[in-house]
Amino acid sequence: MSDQGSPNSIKISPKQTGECEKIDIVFKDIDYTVIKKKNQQHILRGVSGICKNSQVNAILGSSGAGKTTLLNILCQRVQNSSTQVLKGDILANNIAYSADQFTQFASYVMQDDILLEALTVKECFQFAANLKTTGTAEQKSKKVEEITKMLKLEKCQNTFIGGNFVKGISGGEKKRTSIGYELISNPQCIFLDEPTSGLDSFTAYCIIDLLRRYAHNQNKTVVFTIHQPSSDIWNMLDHVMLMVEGQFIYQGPGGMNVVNYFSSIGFKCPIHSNPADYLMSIMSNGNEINQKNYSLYYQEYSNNLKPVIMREIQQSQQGNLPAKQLGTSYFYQIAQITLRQTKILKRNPILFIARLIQSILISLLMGAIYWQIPGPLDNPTQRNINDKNGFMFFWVYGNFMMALLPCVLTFPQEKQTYLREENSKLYSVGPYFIGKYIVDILPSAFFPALSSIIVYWMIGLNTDNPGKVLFLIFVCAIQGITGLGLGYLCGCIFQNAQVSIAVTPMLLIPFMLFGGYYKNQGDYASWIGWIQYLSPFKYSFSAVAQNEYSYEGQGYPQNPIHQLNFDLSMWESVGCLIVLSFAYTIVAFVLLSLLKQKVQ
Ligand SMILES: Nc1ncnc2c1ncn2[C@@H]1O[C@H](COP(=O)(O)OP(=O)(O)OP(=O)(O)O)[C@@H](O)[C@H]1O
Repeated sequence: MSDQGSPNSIKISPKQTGECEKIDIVFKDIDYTVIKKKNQQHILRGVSGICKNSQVNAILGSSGAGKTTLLNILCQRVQNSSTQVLKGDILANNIAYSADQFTQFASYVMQDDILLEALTVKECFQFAANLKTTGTAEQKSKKVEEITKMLKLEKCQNTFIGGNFVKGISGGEKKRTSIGYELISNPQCIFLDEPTSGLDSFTAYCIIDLLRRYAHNQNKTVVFTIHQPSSDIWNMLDHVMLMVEGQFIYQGPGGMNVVNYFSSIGFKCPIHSNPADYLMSIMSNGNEINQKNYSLYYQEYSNNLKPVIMREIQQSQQGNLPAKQLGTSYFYQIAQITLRQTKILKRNPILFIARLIQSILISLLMGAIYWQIPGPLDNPTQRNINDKNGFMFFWVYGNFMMALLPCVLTFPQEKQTYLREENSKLYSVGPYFIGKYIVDILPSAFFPALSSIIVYWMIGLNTDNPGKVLFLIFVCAIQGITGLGLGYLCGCIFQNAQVSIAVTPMLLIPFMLFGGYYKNQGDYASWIGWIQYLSPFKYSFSAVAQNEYSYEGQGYPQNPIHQLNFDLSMWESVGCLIVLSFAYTIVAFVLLSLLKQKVQ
């Protein structure tokens, strides 16, 4: 396979500060154990090594050897806790670094491509450039152009990323976009977890070639895990670390050096074999003979290679680390996120139209079922009052669910993008949450308001004065926003949309039962009655019912307000609903802040 262009054909603008530090990553005696209920799993067993600047450093090994774990540790994504014990030193230019410091000189590309499907490749890069680089708008756009060109994504730069709902770019283009997203800030080190997995051999080759040129031309440190490299890729690896069951069996220069080393200890690679395939075959733990040889591999490594590596560690690069701080203000971050969320909302007209049709159809259905319920001047019976109560309760419940369900469905997925971007220090949790809330609040309030207008006259609700109509619309809009808040909360609690969508409606059952319709508010047992104060339906039903049943002139002879036994006035109920809405949202915000533990 031929080289893809000359090594000098790619160049990213130098950093504005003019700095061009070389960074060596060194790790010493890394020992990692996971503590399970009954036993412990020793995953990394005192490994030491070096990832050199201006080189492609590859960690290879059989499945379960501990490659990803080591990479995560180097990226400061693994911390000591009650379930895991991590020992050893991780240094960059001989300086210990924290997770926050890591983001100032390095980037991490996860195995899964977590990108927003409704954006184009160019928009993804522009977003990252706006938040992760300094300079004028023109300079940022130039960076986007450079990275697009460097990754050979010009042809698809205006194509959507795509995913479940939208057809988009190919897997290889997605992977290159994920890499570009991190490369745009021109980090000194880049760590990638299996950047070639799931790609055809040519695309995999192009990606490694690109990383190699990034390392060689700009003195960057490139580190990645890789499963089964083709022979072309194998020849591009400058520094190779081979891992078996949490220990190194080889570490040193790549290519023929590895083959020669294994020949010297009795494992000769057949002439026409891909060395990587051969090495994988002698490392695999599915083979009993291999397992018997493990002690020999470890022994030879300790005797022959480890001393060399320890010397290299001692001679590794020294010097200050770049201290690149996130330069954008909170307001700028909010504006960027709001713009992006608006774009995503606009790009999804099907969802908008579906919600519009749903609102209209449900309103018409409700209007038809509860058509012109007799009011106080039409000699209403108790049955009419029961019908109206049924309608009002269902209405506040329906408006709540219409705002909650789309959020519960989409937020767990979106949360992954947030966690990745927050981890890369593109923005912080506050601006993200505010930007998202500003955009999501509009449909959550609009659809309940629209359907309330439709249904109002069909049912013949209170038209004593225009304020009555406006009040119902207002309460239903607030109810929608409250549903959004609880949707965020459930989206934060549950890992994925399936669990979230299955469990959330069940969690709402107590709230419904304590809403004041199924059982009179005055009749709850005191030991359990407190639950009603957490229920949004209690407040919205109370507000809507009191609005409906209070007349300036002659009211209902049966006095439904008295029957329903509300303990708060209509405005007090609205006030409590607003407070509850804020409470759900704030708890969701706190949970999201806590969730920003390192993404593994
Ligand atoms: N937090 C954890 N809890 C329990 N087991 C873990 C944890 N992290 C890693 N392991 C286990 O440690 C071993 C190494 O995992 P790791 O993901 O590092 O392997 P790998 O070499 O990257 O494998 P693959 O190539 O299949 O991804 C596996 O057996 C895995 O199940």
